[in-house]
Amino acid sequence: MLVEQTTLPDVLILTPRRFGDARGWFVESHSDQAFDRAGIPTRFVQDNHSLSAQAGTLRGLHYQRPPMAQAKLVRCTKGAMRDIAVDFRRGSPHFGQWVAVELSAENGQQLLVPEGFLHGFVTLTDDCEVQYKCSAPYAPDCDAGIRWDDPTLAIDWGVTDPILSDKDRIQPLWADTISPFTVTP
Ligand SMILES: Cc1cn([C@H]2C[C@H](O)[C@@H](COP(=O)(O)OP(=O)(O)O[C@H]3O[C@@H](C)C(=O)[C@@H](O)[C@H]3O)O2)c(=O)[nH]c1=O
Repeated sequence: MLVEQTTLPDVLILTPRRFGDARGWFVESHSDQAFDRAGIPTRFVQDNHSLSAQAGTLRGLHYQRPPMAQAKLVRCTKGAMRDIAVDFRRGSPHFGQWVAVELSAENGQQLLVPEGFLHGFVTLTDDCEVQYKCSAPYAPDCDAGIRWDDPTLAIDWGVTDPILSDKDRIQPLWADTISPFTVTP
């Protein structure tokens, strides 16, 4: 598994090895052993899978509050999408900074989004399927978000008028939210 840093420490791009042959390819899409070898302690308890019918569909920015905070291992298994992680940890030198990575079925890359980060993505193709592993179970009471077009964050999504859920249209602003996550710098 290739492990690459992003501009945000702890947000990693992981590329498991694909074994190609005349039939196509094989990949271990996730392996605890590979995580151990890479020194990544995160473990997962839930797998999610979403289909977005139209290109320009945006889901985010989402997080779960402690004690149900989630790390996520995100990949695109059909089409392509732009995946976004935002450092939401008060005290972090990167607080409020974001990183964007294009994940596609073709490139096979995965984004490791740690606890304490906001997560969202916008689809770049129709019928885009995204699968991700979560380190804690879904907990609706802890489900929370920040507006995708928040002016403080000023994320470059590459779209101006995305398709959104009703929930994501009215998420609170960054400036009006106190992060429940802290780190010692
Ligand atoms: C996330 C989630 C949703 N659901 C239900 C709740 C709701 O009725 C329906 C759709 O939920 P949402 O609108 O929140 O789905 P969606 O907007 O796709 O939410 C996801 O967005 C991406 C960016 C993430 O990072 C995920 O953690 C998750 O928040 O599915 C579950 O049952 N389990 C889950 O783990």
